[in-house]
Amino acid sequence: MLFSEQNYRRGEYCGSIEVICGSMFSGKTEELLRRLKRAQIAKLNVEIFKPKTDTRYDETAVVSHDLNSIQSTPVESSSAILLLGANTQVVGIDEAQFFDDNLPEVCNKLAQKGIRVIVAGLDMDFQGQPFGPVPALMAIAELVTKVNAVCVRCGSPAVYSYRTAASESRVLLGEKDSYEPRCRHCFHLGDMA
Ligand SMILES: Nc1ncnc2c1ncn2[C@@H]1O[C@H](COP(=O)(O)OP(=O)(O)O)[C@@H](O)[C@H]1O
Ligand SMILES: Cc1cn([C@H]2C[C@H](O)[C@@H](COP(=O)(O)O)O2)c(=O)[nH]c1=O
Ligand SMILES: [Zn+2]
Repeated sequence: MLFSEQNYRRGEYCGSIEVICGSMFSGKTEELLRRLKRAQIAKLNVEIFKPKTDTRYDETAVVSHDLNSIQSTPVESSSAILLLGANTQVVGIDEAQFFDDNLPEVCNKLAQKGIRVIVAGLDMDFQGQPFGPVPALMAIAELVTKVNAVCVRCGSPAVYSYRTAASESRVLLGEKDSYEPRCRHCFHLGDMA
């Protein structure tokens, strides 16, 4: 997709925000890695961030469910992303749903400086509610890509992350042990699916 490559205008890099959203297992991290690795092949200066709390597969690397990975810097808050190197041209951010509400403003500042910002995150939590700063990021992005998983109950496209674990707290790290990607129908059937 041409638009998702670095944006040129009158010979200069133009900043932009791209959001990759969807349910768990929908391929958000794979798509983020694909775009970031293409930028690295193009010899652009790329920096990648994730929330410090996301220790699911690795303390520092961004890792997909298929175990593809890329090194990243874990940060405690979105403002730390602004402390990046002066020559950075592309910024990748994974697990955006776990960041604070200032993340959209941070991404706007980076894009205004000419940086291509690519953000991946869950658009909905396990209750089907908008999750953290992701909906606000979708509103200000140049490009939003919503990817679907496959519903584990019926094979339809899945947009929900159904929680099978007993916890009611919004944040619960996990994978197939605690969540199933489900379509609208199977999500609302709950335990009856
Ligand atoms: N039910 C499913 N639907 C789609 N992909 C699945 C499913 N279960 C496992 N996968 C695997 O998960 C991969 C996507 O992983 P990843 O990019 O880490 O997703 P996300 O970041 O959206 O959670 C797929 O390429 C596929 O191999
Ligand atoms: C739906 C939902 C998910 N989480 C957690 C579970 C995982 O650790 C991440 C999502 O990872 P992925 O790369 O999208 O597979 O988020 C959560 O804490 N709360 C939720 O409601
Ligand atoms: Zn289904």
